Amino acid sequence: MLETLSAESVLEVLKPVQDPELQKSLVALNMIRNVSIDDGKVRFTLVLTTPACPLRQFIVEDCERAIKTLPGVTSVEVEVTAETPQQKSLPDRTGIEGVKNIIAISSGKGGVGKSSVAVNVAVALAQAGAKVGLIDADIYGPNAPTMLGLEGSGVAVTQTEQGEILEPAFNHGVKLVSMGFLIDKDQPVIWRGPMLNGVIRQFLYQVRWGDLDYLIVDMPPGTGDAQLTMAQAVPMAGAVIVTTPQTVALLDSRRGLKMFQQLNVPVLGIVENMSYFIPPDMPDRQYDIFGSAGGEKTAAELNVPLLGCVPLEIPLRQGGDKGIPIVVGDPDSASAKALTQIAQQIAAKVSVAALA
Ligand SMILES: Nc1ncnc2c1ncn2[C@@H]1O[C@H](COP(=O)(O)OP(=O)(O)OP(=O)(O)O)[C@@H](O)[C@H]1O
Repeated sequence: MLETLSAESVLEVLKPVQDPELQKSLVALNMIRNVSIDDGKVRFTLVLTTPACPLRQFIVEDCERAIKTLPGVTSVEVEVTAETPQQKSLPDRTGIEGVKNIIAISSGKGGVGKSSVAVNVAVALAQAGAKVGLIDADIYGPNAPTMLGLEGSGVAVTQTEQGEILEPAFNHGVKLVSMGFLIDKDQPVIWRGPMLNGVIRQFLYQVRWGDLDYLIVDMPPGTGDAQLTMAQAVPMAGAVIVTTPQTVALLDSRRGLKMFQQLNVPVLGIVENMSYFIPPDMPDRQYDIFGSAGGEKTAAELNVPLLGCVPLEIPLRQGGDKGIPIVVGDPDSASAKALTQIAQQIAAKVSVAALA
């Protein structure tokens, strides 16, 4: 059967093309829009479910291949945009107006690189074109301001009819509020439940976030009261657990996973940080300082995906200290590439969960 070239025949031929993550037809998902034909030139808009879609190129190529089977097609032009879906609402937790998905980055213990992952994932999502905010809720070591180059800045406070509204700081495409803006670095702070709860609620509901595709929350490490308070206050689309390959870190991640499961927060997966060391003078070499494949084993045991492995690289630490995240400062490095892929995985999983 020889079909004629029309917007209808283009949509018809695209019907079997699926979104690989959602495993549903792009046409049925309303991801194909504005089909137009000009002579043999076919133009359309592909509306992805996240600007950070890891499979963007595959989907475009699948569409092009299908359309080229129609007679008379001389070229295919695809404009790619994205509309991030809104997370499913949780019955006992109030969402934030304009904020589509809240994602917690957590770790069973301190020092595993949770903040480095949170900051770089946030910046990588912004680089992909998403609107991104970051809450640094790490009461023990709020270092996101330093890592984002915002040390010394603060949050402006505006008095409104609704009370105090905080203006987030902004750099590298990410809006930030941090415990570090509120507490004196040299003063020990003892956080009691109600106090922590108050600050967390302020960070969620009394910040001029505007429209956000993703609000990343850098959680305090561990699974004590502070974490529970945080996890209960936040209506989360999902949580990511950062670990290192050592056994103790993995044991702690198990606790983290259980905590989120008990709170009905879907665990999107595990990130293994400091997976191996790449010496700067021998970039082809890898040293498994903390053992190998720990993250993979834990992910399999806990039945959650391994979102990626980030190597130990000196420029990542230096970038953090300088306020230039590695995904900005050295995007071609192995750690930056891993972090960008992790951000894409997180975004894809969040969209799948929202549309399931
Ligand atoms: N993959 C990596 N390569 C090199 N340095 C890293 C890597 N990951 C983290 N670091 C460095 O390790 C230190 C601790 O990292 P980070 O602050 O991100 O950890 P954390 O888990 O958030 O710690 P805490 O919550 O206890 O403050 C930082 O100096 C950071 O730059």
